[in-house]
Amino acid sequence: MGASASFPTLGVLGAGSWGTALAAALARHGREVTLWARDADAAAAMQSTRENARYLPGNRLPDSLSITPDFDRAATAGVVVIATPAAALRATAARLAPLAPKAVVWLCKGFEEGSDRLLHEVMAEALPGVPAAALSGPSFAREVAAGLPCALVCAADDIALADRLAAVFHSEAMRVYASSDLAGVEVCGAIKNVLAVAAGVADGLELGLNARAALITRGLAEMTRLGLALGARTDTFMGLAGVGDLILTCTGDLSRNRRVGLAIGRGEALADAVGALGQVAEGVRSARPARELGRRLGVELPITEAVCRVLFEGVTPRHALAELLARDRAREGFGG
Ligand SMILES: NC(=O)C1=CN([C@@H]2O[C@H](COP(=O)(O)OP(=O)(O)OC[C@H]3O[C@@H](n4cnc5c(N)ncnc54)[C@H](O)[C@@H]3O)[C@@H](O)[C@H]2O)C=CC1
Ligand SMILES: O=C(CO)COP(=O)(O)O
Repeated sequence: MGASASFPTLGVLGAGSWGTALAAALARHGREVTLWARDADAAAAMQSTRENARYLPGNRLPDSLSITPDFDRAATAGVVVIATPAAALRATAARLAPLAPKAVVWLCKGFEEGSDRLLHEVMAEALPGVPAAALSGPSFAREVAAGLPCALVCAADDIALADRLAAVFHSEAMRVYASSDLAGVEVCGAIKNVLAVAAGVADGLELGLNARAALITRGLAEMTRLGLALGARTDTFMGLAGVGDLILTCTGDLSRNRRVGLAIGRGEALADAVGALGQVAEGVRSARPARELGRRLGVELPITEAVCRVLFEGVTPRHALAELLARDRAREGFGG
Protein backbone atom coordinates (compact mmCIF):
# COMPACT_ATOMS: atom_id res chain seq x y z
CA MET A 1 0.00 0.00 0.00
CA GLY A 2 1.15 3.51 -0.74
CA ALA A 3 1.07 6.97 0.73
CA SER A 4 -2.73 7.09 0.53
CA ALA A 5 -3.63 4.03 2.56
CA SER A 6 -6.52 2.78 0.44
CA PHE A 7 -4.75 3.08 -2.90
CA PRO A 8 -2.24 0.67 -4.42
CA THR A 9 1.29 1.77 -5.23
CA LEU A 10 1.92 2.70 -8.87
CA GLY A 11 4.81 1.86 -11.17
CA VAL A 12 5.08 3.83 -14.43
CA LEU A 13 7.16 2.19 -17.16
CA GLY A 14 8.57 4.76 -19.57
CA ALA A 15 9.87 8.20 -18.66
CA GLY A 16 9.00 10.12 -21.83
CA SER A 17 6.62 13.07 -21.88
CA TRP A 18 3.41 11.35 -20.86
CA GLY A 19 4.82 8.78 -18.43
CA THR A 20 6.71 11.50 -16.56
CA ALA A 21 3.79 13.95 -16.54
CA LEU A 22 1.31 11.36 -15.29
CA ALA A 23 3.71 10.00 -12.67
CA ALA A 24 4.31 13.54 -11.41
CA ALA A 25 0.57 14.34 -11.30
CA LEU A 26 -0.18 11.14 -9.38
CA ALA A 27 2.66 11.73 -6.91
CA ARG A 28 1.46 15.31 -6.32
CA HIS A 29 -1.93 13.82 -5.52
CA GLY A 30 -0.41 11.71 -2.77
CA ARG A 31 -0.02 8.40 -4.59
CA GLU A 32 3.18 6.41 -4.06
CA VAL A 33 4.72 6.29 -7.54
CA THR A 34 7.92 4.80 -8.99
CA LEU A 35 8.89 5.90 -12.51
CA TRP A 36 11.13 3.61 -14.58
CA ALA A 37 13.48 5.15 -17.14
CA ARG A 38 15.33 2.64 -19.31
CA ASP A 39 18.35 4.94 -19.58
CA ALA A 40 20.22 4.67 -16.25
CA ASP A 41 21.95 8.05 -16.69
CA ALA A 42 18.66 9.78 -17.42
CA ALA A 43 17.08 8.12 -14.36
CA ALA A 44 19.93 9.27 -12.11
CA ALA A 45 19.77 12.81 -13.49
CA MET A 46 16.01 13.00 -12.99
CA GLN A 47 16.24 11.61 -9.48
CA SER A 48 18.84 14.19 -8.44
CA THR A 49 17.82 17.31 -10.43
CA ARG A 50 14.04 16.66 -10.09
CA GLU A 51 13.61 17.53 -13.78
CA ASN A 52 13.10 15.52 -16.97
CA ALA A 53 15.31 17.82 -18.99
CA ARG A 54 14.75 16.08 -22.31
CA TYR A 55 10.97 15.63 -22.32
CA LEU A 56 9.58 18.17 -19.83
CA PRO A 57 12.22 20.86 -19.39
CA GLY A 58 11.47 23.46 -16.74
CA ASN A 59 8.94 21.31 -14.89
CA ARG A 60 9.86 20.40 -11.31
CA LEU A 61 9.10 16.80 -10.37
CA PRO A 62 7.57 16.30 -6.91
CA ASP A 63 10.06 15.18 -4.27
CA SER A 64 7.91 12.14 -3.45
CA LEU A 65 8.28 10.73 -6.99
CA SER A 66 10.90 8.00 -7.11
CA ILE A 67 12.74 7.52 -10.43
CA THR A 68 14.67 4.33 -11.08
CA PRO A 69 16.45 2.42 -13.86
CA ASP A 70 15.40 -0.81 -12.06
CA PHE A 71 12.55 -2.24 -14.14
CA ASP A 72 11.49 -4.84 -11.56
CA ARG A 73 11.20 -2.25 -8.81
CA ALA A 74 8.62 -0.23 -10.76
CA ALA A 75 7.03 -3.33 -12.29
CA THR A 76 6.11 -4.91 -8.97
CA ALA A 77 3.83 -2.04 -7.87
CA GLY A 78 0.14 -2.66 -7.19
CA VAL A 79 -0.84 -1.05 -10.50
CA VAL A 80 1.64 -1.00 -13.39
CA VAL A 81 1.30 1.70 -16.06
CA ILE A 82 2.89 1.17 -19.47
CA ALA A 83 3.87 4.57 -20.87
CA THR A 84 6.03 3.59 -23.84
CA PRO A 85 5.09 4.22 -27.48
CA ALA A 86 2.70 1.60 -28.92
CA ALA A 87 5.62 -0.02 -30.77
CA ALA A 88 7.14 -1.10 -27.43
CA LEU A 89 3.92 -2.30 -25.77
CA ARG A 90 4.24 -6.01 -26.58
CA ALA A 91 7.90 -6.22 -25.51
CA THR A 92 7.21 -4.30 -22.29
CA ALA A 93 4.20 -6.48 -21.47
CA ALA A 94 6.25 -9.62 -22.18
CA ARG A 95 8.92 -8.38 -19.77
CA LEU A 96 6.22 -7.91 -17.15
CA ALA A 97 4.71 -11.38 -17.57
CA PRO A 98 7.10 -13.32 -15.27
CA LEU A 99 6.46 -10.75 -12.52
CA ALA A 100 2.73 -11.64 -12.50
CA PRO A 101 1.40 -8.05 -12.30
CA LYS A 102 -1.86 -7.55 -10.41
CA ALA A 103 -3.22 -4.87 -12.76
CA VAL A 104 -1.82 -3.14 -15.84
CA VAL A 105 -2.90 0.11 -17.50
CA TRP A 106 -1.49 1.31 -20.82
CA LEU A 107 -1.32 4.91 -22.03
CA CYS A 108 -0.16 4.36 -25.60
CA LYS A 109 -2.41 5.16 -28.54
CA GLY A 110 -2.08 3.27 -31.78
CA PHE A 111 -2.07 -0.12 -33.47
CA GLU A 112 0.55 -2.80 -33.49
CA GLU A 113 2.42 -2.42 -36.77
CA GLY A 114 2.58 -5.60 -38.80
CA SER A 115 -0.38 -7.35 -37.15
CA ASP A 116 -2.66 -4.25 -37.28
CA ARG A 117 -4.02 -5.32 -33.89
CA LEU A 118 -5.59 -2.97 -31.39
CA LEU A 119 -3.49 -2.63 -28.25
CA HIS A 120 -5.90 -4.48 -25.96
CA GLU A 121 -5.54 -7.48 -28.28
CA VAL A 122 -1.77 -7.24 -27.88
CA MET A 123 -2.19 -7.04 -24.11
CA ALA A 124 -4.53 -10.05 -24.00
CA GLU A 125 -1.90 -12.07 -25.88
CA ALA A 126 1.10 -10.87 -23.91
CA LEU A 127 -0.50 -10.88 -20.44
CA PRO A 128 -3.45 -13.28 -20.62
CA GLY A 129 -5.74 -13.15 -17.62
CA VAL A 130 -4.13 -10.03 -16.12
CA PRO A 131 -6.66 -7.29 -15.25
CA ALA A 132 -5.92 -4.56 -17.79
CA ALA A 133 -7.28 -1.20 -18.91
CA ALA A 134 -6.51 1.64 -21.32
CA LEU A 135 -6.25 5.23 -20.07
CA SER A 136 -7.00 7.70 -22.85
CA GLY A 137 -8.51 11.10 -23.60
CA PRO A 138 -7.39 14.70 -24.18
CA SER A 139 -4.22 15.18 -22.13
CA PHE A 140 -1.22 17.08 -23.40
CA ALA A 141 1.63 15.97 -21.13
CA ARG A 142 2.96 19.49 -20.64
CA GLU A 143 -0.36 20.76 -19.26
CA VAL A 144 -0.80 17.77 -16.95
CA ALA A 145 2.78 18.21 -15.72
CA ALA A 146 1.94 21.84 -14.93
CA GLY A 147 -1.01 20.71 -12.78
CA LEU A 148 -3.71 22.06 -15.12
CA PRO A 149 -7.05 20.19 -15.05
CA CYS A 150 -8.03 17.48 -17.53
CA ALA A 151 -10.58 14.68 -17.93
CA LEU A 152 -9.72 11.16 -19.08
CA VAL A 153 -11.41 7.82 -19.64
CA CYS A 154 -10.30 4.49 -18.23
CA ALA A 155 -11.60 1.56 -20.31
CA ALA A 156 -11.68 -2.15 -19.53
CA ASP A 157 -13.89 -4.99 -20.74
CA ASP A 158 -15.15 -5.34 -17.18
CA ILE A 159 -16.78 -2.07 -16.04
CA ALA A 160 -16.14 -2.90 -12.36
CA LEU A 161 -12.42 -3.11 -13.14
CA ALA A 162 -12.59 0.15 -15.15
CA ASP A 163 -14.28 1.83 -12.17
CA ARG A 164 -11.73 0.49 -9.73
CA LEU A 165 -8.75 1.62 -11.81
CA ALA A 166 -10.35 4.98 -12.68
CA ALA A 167 -10.50 5.67 -8.94
CA VAL A 168 -6.75 5.08 -8.62
CA PHE A 169 -6.02 7.86 -11.16
CA HIS A 170 -8.88 10.21 -10.30
CA SER A 171 -8.29 13.57 -8.60
CA GLU A 172 -9.68 17.09 -8.80
CA ALA A 173 -7.06 18.01 -11.39
CA MET A 174 -7.61 14.77 -13.32
CA ARG A 175 -11.18 13.58 -13.55
CA VAL A 176 -11.24 9.99 -14.75
CA TYR A 177 -14.41 8.46 -16.15
CA ALA A 178 -14.89 4.70 -16.58
CA SER A 179 -15.96 2.89 -19.75
CA SER A 180 -16.44 -0.73 -20.81
CA ASP A 181 -15.94 0.10 -24.51
CA LEU A 182 -12.29 -0.85 -24.80
CA ALA A 183 -12.34 -1.25 -28.59
CA GLY A 184 -14.05 2.13 -29.01
CA VAL A 185 -11.62 3.99 -26.76
CA GLU A 186 -8.69 2.39 -28.56
CA VAL A 187 -9.94 3.17 -32.06
CA CYS A 188 -10.45 6.79 -30.96
CA GLY A 189 -6.92 7.12 -29.59
CA ALA A 190 -5.30 5.53 -32.63
CA ILE A 191 -7.26 7.32 -35.37
CA LYS A 192 -7.31 10.80 -33.83
CA ASN A 193 -3.54 10.91 -34.26
CA VAL A 194 -3.83 10.17 -38.00
CA LEU A 195 -6.51 12.85 -38.27
CA ALA A 196 -4.29 15.32 -36.38
CA VAL A 197 -1.61 14.81 -39.02
CA ALA A 198 -4.28 15.56 -41.65
CA ALA A 199 -5.44 18.69 -39.79
CA GLY A 200 -1.84 19.86 -39.56
CA VAL A 201 -1.37 19.35 -43.30
CA ALA A 202 -4.57 21.33 -44.02
CA ASP A 203 -3.38 24.19 -41.79
CA GLY A 204 0.10 24.01 -43.29
CA LEU A 205 -1.55 24.50 -46.69
CA GLU A 206 -3.50 27.44 -45.18
CA LEU A 207 -6.87 26.01 -46.20
CA GLY A 208 -8.64 27.95 -43.45
CA LEU A 209 -10.75 27.30 -40.38
CA ASN A 210 -13.80 26.09 -42.32
CA ALA A 211 -11.73 23.36 -43.94
CA ARG A 212 -10.29 22.32 -40.60
CA ALA A 213 -13.76 22.06 -39.03
CA ALA A 214 -14.93 19.98 -42.00
CA LEU A 215 -11.94 17.69 -41.67
CA ILE A 216 -12.45 17.18 -37.94
CA THR A 217 -16.15 16.42 -38.43
CA ARG A 218 -15.69 14.03 -41.34
CA GLY A 219 -12.73 12.54 -39.46
CA LEU A 220 -15.03 11.83 -36.54
CA ALA A 221 -17.41 10.04 -38.93
CA GLU A 222 -14.48 8.05 -40.32
CA MET A 223 -13.27 7.08 -36.85
CA THR A 224 -16.79 6.10 -35.79
CA ARG A 225 -17.32 3.97 -38.90
CA LEU A 226 -14.18 1.97 -38.22
CA GLY A 227 -15.03 1.62 -34.54
CA LEU A 228 -18.56 0.38 -35.21
CA ALA A 229 -17.17 -2.27 -37.57
CA LEU A 230 -14.97 -3.42 -34.68
CA GLY A 231 -17.88 -3.66 -32.24
CA ALA A 232 -17.46 -0.26 -30.54
CA ARG A 233 -20.33 1.90 -29.29
CA THR A 234 -21.30 5.17 -30.97
CA ASP A 235 -21.40 7.18 -27.73
CA THR A 236 -17.70 6.49 -27.09
CA PHE A 237 -16.86 8.58 -30.17
CA MET A 238 -18.80 11.51 -28.68
CA GLY A 239 -16.77 11.19 -25.47
CA LEU A 240 -13.37 12.18 -24.12
CA ALA A 241 -11.30 9.68 -26.10
CA GLY A 242 -13.25 10.51 -29.27
CA VAL A 243 -14.36 14.04 -30.02
CA GLY A 244 -12.46 15.32 -26.95
CA ASP A 245 -9.03 14.12 -27.98
CA LEU A 246 -9.79 14.72 -31.67
CA ILE A 247 -10.47 18.43 -31.10
CA LEU A 248 -7.45 18.78 -28.81
CA THR A 249 -4.99 17.14 -31.16
CA CYS A 250 -6.32 18.62 -34.40
CA THR A 251 -6.30 22.18 -33.08
CA GLY A 252 -3.65 22.36 -30.33
CA ASP A 253 -0.13 23.20 -31.39
CA LEU A 254 1.26 21.13 -28.50
CA SER A 255 0.28 18.08 -30.56
CA ARG A 256 3.28 16.35 -32.11
CA ASN A 257 1.07 14.74 -34.76
CA ARG A 258 -0.39 18.08 -35.75
CA ARG A 259 3.10 19.60 -35.88
CA VAL A 260 4.32 16.84 -38.23
CA GLY A 261 1.32 17.56 -40.47
CA LEU A 262 1.97 21.32 -40.39
CA ALA A 263 5.57 20.79 -41.49
CA ILE A 264 4.51 18.50 -44.34
CA GLY A 265 1.80 20.93 -45.45
CA ARG A 266 4.48 23.63 -45.62
CA GLY A 267 6.60 21.43 -47.85
CA GLU A 268 8.99 19.66 -45.47
CA ALA A 269 9.92 15.99 -45.87
CA LEU A 270 8.46 13.44 -43.44
CA ALA A 271 11.88 12.35 -42.13
CA ASP A 272 12.82 15.96 -41.36
CA ALA A 273 9.48 16.67 -39.66
CA VAL A 274 9.70 13.57 -37.46
CA GLY A 275 13.41 14.10 -36.78
CA ALA A 276 12.84 17.68 -35.61
CA LEU A 277 10.25 16.43 -33.13
CA GLY A 278 12.56 14.11 -31.13
CA GLN A 279 9.44 12.46 -29.67
CA VAL A 280 6.93 9.93 -30.93
CA ALA A 281 4.25 10.93 -33.48
CA GLU A 282 2.00 7.87 -33.33
CA GLY A 283 -0.20 9.01 -36.23
CA VAL A 284 2.67 8.41 -38.63
CA ARG A 285 2.92 4.82 -37.42
CA SER A 286 -0.83 4.20 -37.12
CA ALA A 287 -1.84 5.41 -40.58
CA ARG A 288 -0.94 2.26 -42.51
CA PRO A 289 -2.32 -0.25 -39.98
CA ALA A 290 -5.55 1.81 -39.89
CA ARG A 291 -5.77 1.74 -43.69
CA GLU A 292 -5.17 -2.03 -43.73
CA LEU A 293 -7.84 -2.60 -41.10
CA GLY A 294 -10.33 -0.45 -43.00
CA ARG A 295 -9.67 -2.32 -46.24
CA ARG A 296 -10.00 -5.70 -44.52
CA LEU A 297 -13.31 -4.70 -42.91
CA GLY A 298 -14.64 -2.94 -46.01
CA VAL A 299 -14.78 0.42 -44.20
CA GLU A 300 -14.04 3.56 -46.20
CA LEU A 301 -11.36 5.74 -44.55
CA PRO A 302 -10.73 8.49 -47.12
CA ILE A 303 -8.79 10.86 -44.85
CA THR A 304 -6.59 8.05 -43.54
CA GLU A 305 -6.00 6.92 -47.15
CA ALA A 306 -5.00 10.49 -48.08
CA VAL A 307 -2.60 10.71 -45.11
CA CYS A 308 -0.95 7.43 -46.17
CA ARG A 309 -0.58 8.62 -49.75
CA VAL A 310 1.04 11.89 -48.65
CA LEU A 311 3.31 10.35 -45.99
CA PHE A 312 4.44 7.22 -47.83
CA GLU A 313 3.61 7.37 -51.54
CA GLY A 314 4.99 10.71 -52.66
CA VAL A 315 1.58 12.26 -53.35
CA THR A 316 1.64 16.01 -52.74
CA PRO A 317 -0.68 17.44 -50.08
CA ARG A 318 -2.42 19.55 -52.76
CA HIS A 319 -3.06 16.48 -54.93
CA ALA A 320 -4.39 14.48 -51.96
CA LEU A 321 -6.68 17.40 -51.15
CA ALA A 322 -7.98 17.53 -54.72
CA GLU A 323 -8.73 13.79 -54.53
CA LEU A 324 -10.65 14.23 -51.28
CA LEU A 325 -12.66 17.14 -52.66
CA ALA A 326 -13.49 15.19 -55.82
CA ARG A 327 -15.17 12.36 -53.90
CA ASP A 328 -18.82 11.69 -54.71
CA ARG A 329 -21.40 13.78 -52.91
CA ALA A 330 -22.93 11.85 -50.01
CA ARG A 331 -25.61 12.03 -47.33
CA GLU A 332 -24.42 13.11 -43.90
CA GLY A 333 -23.90 10.43 -41.23
CA PHE A 334 -21.36 7.79 -40.46
CA GLY A 335 -21.61 6.29 -43.96
CA GLY A 336 -18.76 6.95 -46.42
N1 LIG B 1 2.67 13.16 -24.69
C1 LIG B 1 1.36 13.24 -24.53
O1 LIG B 1 0.83 14.33 -24.35
C2 LIG B 1 0.52 12.00 -24.58
C3 LIG B 1 1.00 10.80 -25.09
N2 LIG B 1 0.19 9.71 -25.17
C4 LIG B 1 0.66 8.45 -25.72
O2 LIG B 1 1.60 7.88 -24.81
C5 LIG B 1 2.57 7.11 -25.52
C6 LIG B 1 3.96 7.57 -25.10
O3 LIG B 1 4.05 8.92 -25.55
P1 LIG B 1 5.08 9.98 -25.00
O4 LIG B 1 5.45 9.73 -23.60
O5 LIG B 1 4.52 11.28 -25.33
O6 LIG B 1 6.32 9.66 -25.95
P2 LIG B 1 7.79 10.26 -25.87
O7 LIG B 1 8.33 10.19 -27.23
O8 LIG B 1 7.76 11.57 -25.18
O9 LIG B 1 8.55 9.24 -24.90
C7 LIG B 1 8.58 7.87 -25.16
C8 LIG B 1 9.33 7.19 -24.02
O10 LIG B 1 9.31 5.78 -24.23
C9 LIG B 1 10.64 5.29 -24.15
N3 LIG B 1 10.75 4.14 -25.03
C10 LIG B 1 10.76 4.12 -26.37
N4 LIG B 1 10.91 2.85 -26.80
C11 LIG B 1 11.00 2.09 -25.69
C12 LIG B 1 11.17 0.71 -25.48
N5 LIG B 1 11.32 -0.13 -26.49
N6 LIG B 1 11.20 0.26 -24.21
C13 LIG B 1 11.08 1.10 -23.19
N7 LIG B 1 10.91 2.42 -23.32
C14 LIG B 1 10.87 2.90 -24.57
C15 LIG B 1 11.52 6.45 -24.59
O11 LIG B 1 12.82 6.29 -24.08
C16 LIG B 1 10.79 7.60 -23.94
O12 LIG B 1 11.17 7.71 -22.60
C17 LIG B 1 2.28 7.33 -27.00
O13 LIG B 1 1.56 6.22 -27.49
C18 LIG B 1 1.42 8.58 -27.03
O14 LIG B 1 0.51 8.58 -28.13
C19 LIG B 1 -1.07 9.74 -24.69
C20 LIG B 1 -1.59 10.88 -24.13
C21 LIG B 1 -0.84 12.09 -24.04
O1 LIG C 1 -2.57 12.17 -27.26
C1 LIG C 1 -2.23 13.29 -26.98
C2 LIG C 1 -3.08 14.22 -26.22
O2 LIG C 1 -4.22 13.59 -25.73
C3 LIG C 1 -0.92 13.81 -27.44
O3 LIG C 1 -1.00 14.10 -28.78
P1 LIG C 1 0.33 14.14 -29.67
O4 LIG C 1 0.95 12.77 -29.58
O5 LIG C 1 -0.13 14.50 -31.05
O6 LIG C 1 1.22 15.18 -29.07
